[in-house]
Amino acid sequence: MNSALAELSEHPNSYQHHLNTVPKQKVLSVRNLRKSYNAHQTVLHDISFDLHSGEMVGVIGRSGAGKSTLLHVLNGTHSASAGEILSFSDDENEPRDVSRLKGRALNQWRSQCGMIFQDFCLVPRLDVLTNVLLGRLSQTSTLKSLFKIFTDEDRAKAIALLEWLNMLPHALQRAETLSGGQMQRVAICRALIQNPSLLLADEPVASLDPKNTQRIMDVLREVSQQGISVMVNLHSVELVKEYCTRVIGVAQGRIIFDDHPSRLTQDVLHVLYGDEISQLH
Ligand SMILES: Nc1ncnc2c1ncn2[C@@H]1O[C@H](COP(=O)(O)OP(=O)(O)OP(=O)(O)O)[C@@H](O)[C@H]1O
Repeated sequence: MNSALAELSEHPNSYQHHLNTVPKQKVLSVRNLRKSYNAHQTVLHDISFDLHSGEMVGVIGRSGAGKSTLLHVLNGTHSASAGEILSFSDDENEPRDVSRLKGRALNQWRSQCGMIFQDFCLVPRLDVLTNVLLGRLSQTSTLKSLFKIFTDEDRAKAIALLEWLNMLPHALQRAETLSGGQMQRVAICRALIQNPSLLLADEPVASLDPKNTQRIMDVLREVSQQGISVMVNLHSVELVKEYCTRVIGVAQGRIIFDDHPSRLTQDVLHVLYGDEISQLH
């Protein structure tokens, strides 16, 4: 680790000061999280931060820094090697460590933290409405989910979400016939139908044109303004500055910056991106 990176990774949390003036409900507390995929390489080192309701947190850093891994470990699609992910919920008195969950409990956690991806992950041959309803499967009994039986309440909620994102006219259209921006809006509906307290988005606009990028970012901001904590991996510092209330900078698997986007300096960006800084937009 170079000296600038070492210095920043020791004091990344000036954001805590900012939070003291804006009281918000804690949703997640990540403590000393570590992830290794194998014995030779540690991808995330000693990651610690809190997430709060209503925040829109951009995660930035160069390719291979560990951004996707972080989101996958939070969501439970990849297991943590060490550390804690404490979830705070109104239904429970004590925070719950979700980093060691398995089976049904893990599925329940995944439904509490919705996830969307760059490549949307829709079922191409199914219609839009069914794709959204698939988000309910983890909260439905095994038999019902096998036969894709959904309640009227589920359908009403799916329709309301599609309407909100201007996708209702496409409800009966196969997902494979949609544009990228439309697919991403369906993916967001599928994540939101689970009533998540946290929405994780892994490069959700990487494959979209500028107009659709703006639409999706506007939607994510609205979602956060409704009280959901949104954490989004982005390759564009411009978008982070325009949309995010907070930015976490990751370099070589360590958090080296955690603050308001307005405090991102050229020096920090240089440590984050190195030679790639000239390609930033
Ligand atoms: N399933 C895996 N098995 C082994 N190594 C992996 C796996 N997934 C990621 N890695 C490694 O972990 C490191 C971090 O990858 P990750 O995808 O988290 O980075 P990233 O910051 O999201 O990069 P990008 O911006 O290019 O998506 C890389 O060295 C990558 O090769």
